[in-house]
Amino acid sequence: MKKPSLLLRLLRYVVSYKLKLSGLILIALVGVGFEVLKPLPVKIIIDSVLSSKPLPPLLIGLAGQSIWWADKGALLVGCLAVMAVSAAGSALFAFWVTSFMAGFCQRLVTDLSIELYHKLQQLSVTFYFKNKIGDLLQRLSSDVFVVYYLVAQIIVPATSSLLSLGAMFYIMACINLELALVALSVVPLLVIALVVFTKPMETTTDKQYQSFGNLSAFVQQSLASMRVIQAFARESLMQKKMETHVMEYNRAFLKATQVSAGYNQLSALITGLVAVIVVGFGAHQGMNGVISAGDLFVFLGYITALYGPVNSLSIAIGTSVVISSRSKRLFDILDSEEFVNDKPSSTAPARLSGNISFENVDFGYGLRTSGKLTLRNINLHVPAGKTVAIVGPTGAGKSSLISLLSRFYDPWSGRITIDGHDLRTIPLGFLRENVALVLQDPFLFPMTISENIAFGKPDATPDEIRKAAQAAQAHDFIKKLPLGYDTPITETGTSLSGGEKQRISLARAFLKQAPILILDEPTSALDALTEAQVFAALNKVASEKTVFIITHRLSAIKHADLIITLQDGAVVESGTHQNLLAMGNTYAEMYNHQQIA
Ligand SMILES: Nc1ncnc2c1ncn2[C@@H]1O[C@H](COP(=O)(O)OP(=O)(O)OP(=O)(O)O)[C@@H](O)[C@H]1O
Repeated sequence: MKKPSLLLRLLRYVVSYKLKLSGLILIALVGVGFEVLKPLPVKIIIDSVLSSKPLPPLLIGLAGQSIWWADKGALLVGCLAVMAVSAAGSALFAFWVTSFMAGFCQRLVTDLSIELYHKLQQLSVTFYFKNKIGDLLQRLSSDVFVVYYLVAQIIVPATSSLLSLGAMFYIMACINLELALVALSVVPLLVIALVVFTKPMETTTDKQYQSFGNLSAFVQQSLASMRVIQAFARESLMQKKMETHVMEYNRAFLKATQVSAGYNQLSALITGLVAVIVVGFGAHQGMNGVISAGDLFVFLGYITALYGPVNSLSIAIGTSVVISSRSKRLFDILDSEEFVNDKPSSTAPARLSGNISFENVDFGYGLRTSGKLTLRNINLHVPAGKTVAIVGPTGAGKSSLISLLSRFYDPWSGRITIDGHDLRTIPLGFLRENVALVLQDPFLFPMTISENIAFGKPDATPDEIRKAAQAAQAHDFIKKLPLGYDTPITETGTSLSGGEKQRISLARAFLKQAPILILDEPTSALDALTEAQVFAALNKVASEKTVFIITHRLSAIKHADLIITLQDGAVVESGTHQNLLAMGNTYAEMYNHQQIA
């Protein structure tokens, strides 16, 4: 996508807050009026109080030949009063603009963050494999401020600068058109500088934010895996990698800063040189009596004041380049289509009982065109209420198979049905409400134990939470914690052992009371006795559910209604424990091997 269209999109986003934006611009413009007014009373004092020049025709036209104007003392007081009012007005409006803008921009940032978070929640697992969490974090916490900059450094300053330049030019042109045109020559020169600098500014800013994203991702990943780093004594290796990332960012930052400072200083130089010419030319006109001392004062005042709006405009242009780069990082998220779609026609059945079929299912990660299949021609029927165990060597495709059931991915071909409904025709939210999942890595949220267990059923009563914990063999160790169920889990759950975390995530799945229960190696971190207790509890819970369980401990699934062995993505055998032992193939080999071990 091209940069200008990115900026336009961002602009459209901000402009949708019509009322607040127009209010803000209006206040800013009134403030500009007071600013432009400032040198005019001094001109009248110089020309008509200290000398005897008649009042400007515009003033006389506005208010007529009032008598008090003839009294120089009264005229002086009038001018001083206007000066005081414009000083107070400009201070008051500047304050109003700042506070109004802060509130409005904060609202924009908040709304955009919420919109991004909403979108991120919809994106599929594939998106999270492709994007680094640290980089996403940086987009969500820092890049969202582009809307703030768009309003505070572009829209408001550019509008007030244009109005202020227009008003000053008009007044200068009324005084002396030639001189006003010389002053205006600054504009084309600034445009030339901008054309020269735009491309380098875009490239260096892009690089700066890319390397900052990489740095954030590296820091996030290494902090999350600090225990592994320390266990392998690889602190110095990681330190070096960190230094490389920091150096890369520093280089990119320096380059971007140099280019942008080059542009800013060239603009300042152009403005400064034009001011010198205008002052020289104006003074010459004054010496020849073409303009009065008061007029020259207004000119000099405006020439100095001209730098402010021109500078604001050039900053606004520079900022627009930065904003384009950063907003691209946001729109990449908002435009991402890496999600498993709900069909508009999908309708929720009254209930799901959990009668599941895989029909000729082929599946692979990545693009279909790559043709690399992870699951091949899977055909499987599991009646409601039955337990199916999936076994097989590591990398065979077991986790991939169950991830299709929650629709983290869709099959490349074939279909999966529940109670005869193709998964793709069931609303995603409804489907996931009916599936309870325990993943290999038992993730806990930084909340209390009780909130973690009730994550899938936030309205659960304390009694329901306790019962689920008891079923998962978690109640006894939870009770022994100082705060029991109210114990907060630290960010990474490091205050609990692997087995304790696993039992809490089991309790979470049990409490959800979904008709389909999927367990991916749910007891891998448990000792033999606790594992046996968990499986006993599981058998009770499983009696009313369709259960898919992946485990390497074959003795634990002897009583499963169906056992399937996966190898290289294909089902190589299926049946009950006794059938498979009798067959004497892969399952029997694995089982006998475990018995000896
Ligand atoms: N997100 C992914 N993107 C690309 N390839 C993947 C992804 N997840 C898994 N794979 C690949 O798919 C294949 C099957 O992986 P899967 O995790 O399903 O196996 P598994 O039988 O569950 O293994 P394990 O017993 O070790 O958990 C592997 O070759 C793996 O590298």
